[in-house]
Amino acid sequence: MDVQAAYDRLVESHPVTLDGVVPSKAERKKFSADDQRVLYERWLKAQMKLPHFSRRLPTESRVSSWLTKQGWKSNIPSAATIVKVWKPSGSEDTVMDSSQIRKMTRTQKWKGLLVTDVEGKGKGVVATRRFQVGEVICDYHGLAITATEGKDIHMNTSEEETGYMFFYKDKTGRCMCMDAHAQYCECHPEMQTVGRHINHAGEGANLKTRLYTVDIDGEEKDVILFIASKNIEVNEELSFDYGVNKSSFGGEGENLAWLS
Ligand SMILES: C[S@@+](CC[C@H](N)C(=O)[O-])C[C@H]1O[C@@H](n2cnc3c(N)ncnc32)[C@H](O)[C@@H]1O
Repeated sequence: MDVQAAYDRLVESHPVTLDGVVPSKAERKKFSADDQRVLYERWLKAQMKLPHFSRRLPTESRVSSWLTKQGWKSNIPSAATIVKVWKPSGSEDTVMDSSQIRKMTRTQKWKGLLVTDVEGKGKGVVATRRFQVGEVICDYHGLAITATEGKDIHMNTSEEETGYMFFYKDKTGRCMCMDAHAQYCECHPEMQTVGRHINHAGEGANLKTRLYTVDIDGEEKDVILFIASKNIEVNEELSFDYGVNKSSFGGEGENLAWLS
């Protein structure tokens, strides 16, 4: 029997569930003695695709505490194995359902990112760990205002500050602006949020943006997340396509020396 057929039979008698325990070695051997280890890894990977840790690499300590909560008695996978085989999973549409991502959006304690000086660009953000394609990186944190208000601020603030305004259309098609021109926002007056320091790149960009509308304390709020569009290595600079070119802003883009 080939591995896939053995795996299909294994999951028929031992379905992959959120709280399920990996089938024991003896059980796996009943389906394939030679490939019992592959069956173990496939089952575990399938379990990891279920909503836990779906879009952010979990830390070993987080997985350990999750494992402890399951109350399993035997044949418990190690946290290290789970972290090793982890891959982003699940629909991108439901990313903001994750309590972990909601929490990081609120606290701004995104890990694995360093704001640092980047030659010729001012500050920028580099990865301090590897990110896999599909992982949520952080949000573009700011105050959602109308595009008209955004343009007003744009006209009346210095050029350095106007670079921190992200224009977008909300889910109803209304033109909006995520305004991050102030170094410190009202909700995090003691820290500079990381997303506003991500620089522009055209084709070489390794991030894409996606808009979510979430219910926060009974109020609908727009959240713009950065999601890795490529695998990202340690020390790699993060970038996304600002969607601007030299003809942007009614020709004013022509003055932006850094736009190639
Ligand atoms: C959202 S901020 C990005 C972070 C900014 N570099 C900083 O020091 O905080 C946008 C501004 O960064 C600079 N910038 C962005 N992408 C750049 C690039 N590829 N090359 C040079 N400067 C860039 C421009 O001054 C732009 O107005």
